[in-house]
Amino acid sequence: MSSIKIECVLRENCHCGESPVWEEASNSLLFVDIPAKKVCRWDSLSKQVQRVTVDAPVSSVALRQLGGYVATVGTKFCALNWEDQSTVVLATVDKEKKNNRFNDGKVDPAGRYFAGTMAEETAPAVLERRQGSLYSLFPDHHVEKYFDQVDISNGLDWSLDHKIFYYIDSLSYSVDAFDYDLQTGKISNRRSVYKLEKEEQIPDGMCIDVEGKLWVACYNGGRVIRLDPETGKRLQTVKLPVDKTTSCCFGGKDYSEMYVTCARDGLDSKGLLQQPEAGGIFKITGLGVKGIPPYPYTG
Ligand SMILES: O=C(O)[C@H](O)[C@@H](O)[C@H](O)[C@H](O)CO
Ligand SMILES: [Zn+2]
Repeated sequence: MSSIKIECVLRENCHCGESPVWEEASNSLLFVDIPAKKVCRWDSLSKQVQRVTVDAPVSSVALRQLGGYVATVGTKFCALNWEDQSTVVLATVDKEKKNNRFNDGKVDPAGRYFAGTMAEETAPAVLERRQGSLYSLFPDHHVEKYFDQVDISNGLDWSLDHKIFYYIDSLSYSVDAFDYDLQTGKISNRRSVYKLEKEEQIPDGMCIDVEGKLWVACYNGGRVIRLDPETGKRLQTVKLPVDKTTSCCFGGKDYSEMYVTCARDGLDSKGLLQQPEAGGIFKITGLGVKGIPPYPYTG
């Protein structure tokens, strides 16, 4: 029997923690605090955190093969040099949509950086709808747009055989799948593989495990759920001591641990008293299944 253990490893008080990414080379977890405009790197050995502040809300971060990182900052795809804390703009999207920003992003198995946009929220999940789009930044720095009419572009990942792209538009309360062409980066044949139940609340960030099952962080649901995208069934629910769970990734030794980010914003003073670890980084061990390494951006 697995004995699941959940531990807050870092009380970071993120306004909105997001985009956890394991960096094996440094035994570290990268993540962002979107409204705080911060990219953070937590060293799991020394337990120290380094933070880089950028000039706009930063919604995702990813590894870069050349060294350093890439991040989505405002409506820009940027390269981030960790040593001198500088950013270089690689491409800009949604130029005519002044109230938009990027949200979640992740690199595909061929090294393209996928990320979608949304209108800026006036409160969590309160925003002008259908303003977002999904994009990817190719290794040569050109951008392709897949579709628009997105409410809150969120979790994304690819099947283990790279033939399916999984995607969440949060306010659809659905986890969707597309056929994926790894050669061209094209997607087609959108369908829903799971509809969230009411108590699961809002689907947010997502990652895949070595068995091809999906883990979805449920915003306001205080949990991560494990889904079988082939049967459309929920296999497992893991509850956390915070409501606003935003995203998850595997990391640690052999990717056997799960890391979960969450938000403080949107909690009232009573909620903050009841959930003092809100905005922290959680580690879940004993799940009995591993994850896969993140793909680096190859441009
Ligand atoms: O982290 C994100 O994806 C959004 O930027 C957040 O603001 C919330 O998760 C969202 O409000 C819940 O749907
Ligand atoms: Zn998210």
